[in-house]
Amino acid sequence: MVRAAAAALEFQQVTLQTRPPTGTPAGGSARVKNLSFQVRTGEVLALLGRSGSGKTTTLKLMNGLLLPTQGQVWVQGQTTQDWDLIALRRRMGYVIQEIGLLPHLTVAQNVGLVPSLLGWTAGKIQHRAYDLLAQVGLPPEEFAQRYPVQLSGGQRQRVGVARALAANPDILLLDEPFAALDPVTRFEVQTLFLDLQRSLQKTVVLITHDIQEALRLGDRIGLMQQGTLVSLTSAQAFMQLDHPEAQCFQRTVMEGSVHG
Ligand SMILES: Nc1ncnc2c1ncn2[C@@H]1O[C@H](COP(=O)(O)OP(=O)(O)OP(=O)(O)O)[C@@H](O)[C@H]1O
Repeated sequence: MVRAAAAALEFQQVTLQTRPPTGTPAGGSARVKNLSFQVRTGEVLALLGRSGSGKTTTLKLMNGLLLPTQGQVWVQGQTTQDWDLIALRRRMGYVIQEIGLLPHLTVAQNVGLVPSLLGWTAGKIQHRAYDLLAQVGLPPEEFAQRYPVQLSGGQRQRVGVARALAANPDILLLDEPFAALDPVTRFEVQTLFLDLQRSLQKTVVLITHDIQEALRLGDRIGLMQQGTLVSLTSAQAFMQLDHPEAQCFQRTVMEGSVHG
């Protein structure tokens, strides 16, 4: 079924139950439970939560790497069960912490990966790759022909962002993309992301366990705990929440500013 999309993404009572190991009684536990929320077109939604709270599972439900055992995930008016999953993933840029650049391809070839899968001409791919490298602050004449091993971690993340943007997807999924960077480089790459987002206006879902990052980059913050979404508020309102889990994150900001 296809319907007019009011939101870029919508979860309707989504649960993902893990299968119990074979040979054990039926049961299993839920990796995420009863998630219902929307991601608005053009917003940055930061999903914040402790390790194991279900953030990555939620992201993988968005691009069909996982399918719900109950409920539906709607992407641009169609459920992930109905989407052709390859077509769906090509319409979404995906950036992960361990960026997964292909080591035997040059930087330009890595950036041009999805366009080449989509059958763009060589000239158009090169033009797009060079343009994006310039946009993410990597002058193509210096970086295009390097291999990933010849880059620093921060440069690799920039290539990852360029690669995710290459086929001009409407939606970007970012799974702790900046977590492995030193604090100064992380701040710089976050600034680059904010600058790009101001002009590109993508729909972005960003996973982080860092409240500072969620406050800086998110228009709204969704807080996850044990597979559930316990709050979804504007970034400003998050600091006023009295939910105990939200208060744990708020304290890290307040104590950080006292001591650091
Ligand atoms: N392949 C899997 N099979 C079964 N359970 C899994 C699998 N992957 C993750 N889980 C479980 O699902 C829950 C949610 O994991 P998830 O990776 O979504 O959390 P997360 O919030 O992204 O954590 P982190 O910040 O550490 O990456 C955890 O309890 C985890 O142990």
